[in-house]
Formats: sequence, structure tokens, C-alpha cells
Amino acid sequence: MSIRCCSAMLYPPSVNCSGKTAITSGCHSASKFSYNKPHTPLLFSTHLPIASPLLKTTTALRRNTTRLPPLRFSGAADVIIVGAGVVGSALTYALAKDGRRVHVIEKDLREPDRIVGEVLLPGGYLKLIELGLEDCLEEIDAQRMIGYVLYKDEKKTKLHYPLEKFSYDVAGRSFHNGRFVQRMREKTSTLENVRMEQGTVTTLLKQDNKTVITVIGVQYKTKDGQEHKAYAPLTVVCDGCFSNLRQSLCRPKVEVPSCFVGLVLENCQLPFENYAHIILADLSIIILYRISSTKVRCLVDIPGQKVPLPGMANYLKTIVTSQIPYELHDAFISAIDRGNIRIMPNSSMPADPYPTTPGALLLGDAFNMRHPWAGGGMTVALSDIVVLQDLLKPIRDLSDSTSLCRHLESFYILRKPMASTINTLADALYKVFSVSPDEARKQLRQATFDYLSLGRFFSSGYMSLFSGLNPFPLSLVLHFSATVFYGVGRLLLPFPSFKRLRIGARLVSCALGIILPVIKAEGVRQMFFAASIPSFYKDPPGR
Ligand SMILES: Cc1cc2nc3c(=O)[nH]c(=O)nc-3n(C[C@H](O)[C@H](O)[C@H](O)COP(=O)(O)OP(=O)(O)OC[C@H]3O[C@@H](n4cnc5c(N)ncnc54)[C@H](O)[C@@H]3O)c2cc1C
Repeated sequence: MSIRCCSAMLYPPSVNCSGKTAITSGCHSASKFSYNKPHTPLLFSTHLPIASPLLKTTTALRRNTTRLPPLRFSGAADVIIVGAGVVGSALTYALAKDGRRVHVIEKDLREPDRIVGEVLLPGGYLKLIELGLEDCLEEIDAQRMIGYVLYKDEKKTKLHYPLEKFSYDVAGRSFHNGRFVQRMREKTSTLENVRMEQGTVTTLLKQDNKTVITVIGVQYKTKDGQEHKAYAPLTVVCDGCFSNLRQSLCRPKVEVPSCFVGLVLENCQLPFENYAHIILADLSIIILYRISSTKVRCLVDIPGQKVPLPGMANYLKTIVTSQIPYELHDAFISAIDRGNIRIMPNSSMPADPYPTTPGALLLGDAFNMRHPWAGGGMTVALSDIVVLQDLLKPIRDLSDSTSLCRHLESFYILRKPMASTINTLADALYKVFSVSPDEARKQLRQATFDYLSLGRFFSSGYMSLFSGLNPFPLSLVLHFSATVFYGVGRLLLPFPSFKRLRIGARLVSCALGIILPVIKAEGVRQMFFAASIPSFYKDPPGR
């Protein structure tokens, strides 16, 4: 179906709530796109000198590269993106490269300082290459990561990502999240057709034509307290895990099984450099990985929705120190004494399979979350961006929101291999690895550790799933089933007793109780029989 609406007519330029155009200064000029895109001609103002906090980021690393993000154009955008975190920035770059005029509104353009999004899996790195953003990992002192060392009791096992078939640069990376995000913002804001602005989006603007409600733009507040409205045929909400806007687009079912307590260890050596260290400790899971040449991140998983900060230093010192490798004790205690202990809730939220509000999309953590212990969030999100970019590429005009919305139904199917594999792995194995007094759960935890320690096919199968290099849900289910059989087999061999039989049966029931709800939340049909869903084959509208 061909769409011929004129987006400029439907979507007026960004205006503030008093009705004035938002851009009030600068030299407006009729701009020409350097790409071949049949847009209604709009007036563009290029290189408007607007002061931005992006410039004020002070790290020496960026002193030479940071530039003002100019408000590039004053006309209506094709796409509004809410949030310039990992996802918003990468999506902006992808769409702008394809010739869309993108208006990004970000609450805070200063370099973020968070304990999230510090490990990019090799599969995510490949997606970054597909998006042309791999250079954002340069000059930020990012560290190469080639696998995990898994610790349990006195034993440890080394697990490698299956990187043999790839060029040397393909590996995991770990880094300061803020540096990575800032590099992406900088690169994105150099594009002529990107308008990056600091402001907090407060509302999605909707048009109700009695049969269907369509999102037509956003209302946002700038730092000076002014309210503005911006309009576009498509609004993508990437406002992260604490999203305020997702409620109006889906039915979020957020679970918070635990929190991460984060510390930075300085000037110490990991027992195995280039590996993340995952310790299945007596009380919780502890993760250590390098985020720069001088700093190591330590994350301690504490079950529960809220973790009290008072008393945390004491808990870490008296209980946790003894659980981490001996050579890190001094650095760990120094980190506690420095006092910069951070806490983040670990949320999990299945994607709503068909959030169908024309004119809007959710992406990133606002749309879908999984337990972060496996470091898969950015990989899933970057993979989603590649799928979305491919779906939008052939569509010239985005202004028929209803057709576009129907076309994008296939997004929810095509994203499934990567998203379901990583989501299921993260949520199911988190439960398997978390501490429980139940004997069957203890057996399952031990069996999984031992299964991974078998090496060869057994560990490489899991590692290709963990790495995001083999996004294949069926393979995950087969490996999980094999782990359970292995666990039961060990209990029953050489001579099964009645007690062991009972534990074996409970082990199977625990494993099913863990994996089935996760698969159900992902959608059995979308996960395993995607090709049987009609929207899998949809032709784009308006070709
Ligand atoms: C403790 C923890 C550790 C994690 N570790 C990893 C890891 O190692 N590897 C990994 O891949 N994933 C990890 N994740 C998940 C990962 O952080 C997320 O998947 C990723 O950051 C999602 O990116 P995003 O852009 O959707 O959200 P964010 O990165 O949170 O970005 C959202 C952006 O939107 C802006 N914003 C919010 N509200 C508004 C508004 N109203 N108006 C305008 N702007 C707004 C925010 O300022 C922010 O810049 C971790 C998560 C947690 C909780």
C-alpha cells in the first residue's frame, strides 16, 4: 500500500507550549539532504549554536573530541527518540544514517555515571559493527573480554566465548558505561539530520480519532522550565529501566528479584585478565570484571527488591570479602573504605508481544528487561535496533501510522531469536545459580556448574548462547535439558536410593518450574515457531 500523506502537514515543527517555535536563534537556511530521500522540503537550520552540557564533560579522554550537539533542523522530524542512553543513541545513529530526520530528547546530556551496561557480549559487538558504531569503543580504555571464570566452593572452571571463526577484534568488551554512551552521543550528534536536545519528556501526545488512538509526538520540559511540544510520525521511547512513559504503551510486568551492590576496585590484578569472574558464593552471586586498565567492577547480587545501604559496608567486609579471590581482598576492602557503594535494582520484564499503539514504539529497557548478571541487555537492544532499522529502511514515508504499526508487528517476531535466547538464559540461569536451602535446587546449581566444567561441546554450547553469537532458543532448551539429565543421572548412578530418586524428581520439577514460566513469558510460538506467524512475512507498506 502506498502512503502519500505529507508529514510536514500532519506534523508541525517543534513548538513550545506558548505556541512559539522552539528554535529562536541561529541562521536558518534551506538545507539539502545529502542522501536520496523523497521528503517534503522543510526549512532546516544547521549548526545552531546552543550551549549544551555535553560540551562540559570533563574527562581528558574526550577533551579533544567533544563537540556541541547542534540543533540541526527546525522543521518536523521523521522520528522522535526519547532518551539518549545506549539504545536511544544507537537508534538515532542508525535511523539518521538512513536519511531520517531524528529529534532526540535526553533528560541529561552529561556523561552518565552508573553501574549498568558495562559488558558488551561478542554478539553485541557484531551488532555494533552492523550499525557502524564500533569505533565508539575506541579511546574509552575499553577492555577485551574472551570468556568467564566460574567459581564454586574451592573449584573454578574457565569458559571461553567461541571466537575462533571471527577476526581478532570480535570479542566481548567491558568499559565505563558513561564513556561509551557519551561517545555514541558525540558521534550521533555530528550527523546533519540529528537534532539532539536536553529535555525531559513528560507526556506522549495522542490523537484520538474515535477508532484508534495514535501517538503524534511528545511534550517535554527544558532546563529553563519551558514546556515544548514536538511532533513526528514515529516516536520511539527509549527511556530506560525506570521508564515513566511505557505505561501508556504496554502493560509492564516488572519483577525485581534482586539488587546489585556495586564497587570499583582500583589498581589490582584479576586472577585471569580478560575474563569476567563469576563467583557462585555461599550467599549470593558475585561478579568481577575489568572496566578500564586501572579499574575492576565488583557486583554483589543481593536477593530482594530493596537493599538497605546502612550496614552494607559492614556486610561486604565481614561476609563477602572471604568469598572473593584472595588476591583481591585488599583492593576490595579499600573500595569499601572509600565508601562509593552503589545499588541498582535488577529488573526483569518480558516484552509485551504486540504493543500496538500507532505512532509509537518502545525499545531498550523500557520495552524488555532480563536479569543483568549475564550482561545481555545491550546486546538484545542493539540486535533489536538492527531488526528495526531493516524493517524501516524500505519505507519512504512514516506518516501512515496505522499501516506502519501493522508492518512493525513483524519486529516482535524477528527480534525473538536473540532476545528470547538471552532473556531465557539470563532469567533461568540466574534462578539456577541463586542460593536456595532446597536440596534439589542445590543439586541443580551444582550440576550446572559441573556440566559447564565438562568443557568441549558441553561448555561451548552454553558459551555460544551466552556470547550472543548463537541466538537459537532451541539450542538453549536442549542444553538446559541436558544439564537436568546430567544432574539426575549423577544422583541415580551407580545405585539409586529412594531418597536420591525423590531428590532427582524434585530436581526435574524445579528445573521445569524455572524454565517454563520464562518460556511462557517469551511466547512459545514466537520463540520456537516464528515462521508459523503470518506477520513474519509482511511486506513493507508504501514501497
Ligand atoms: C545493575 C545492572 C547492570 C547491568 N549490566 C549490564 C551489562 O554489563 N551489559 C549489558 O549489556 N547490559 C547490562 N545491563 C542492562 C543495560 O544497562 C540496559 O539494557 C541498557 O542500559 C539499556 O539501555 P537504554 O538506552 O534502554 O536505557 P538507559 O541506558 O537507562 O538510557 C535511558 C536514557 O533515557 C533518559 N531518560 C529517561 N527518562 C527520560 C525522559 N522522560 N525524557 C528524556 N530522557 C529520558 C535517561 O537519562 C537515559 O539517558 C545492566 C543493568 C543493570 C540494572
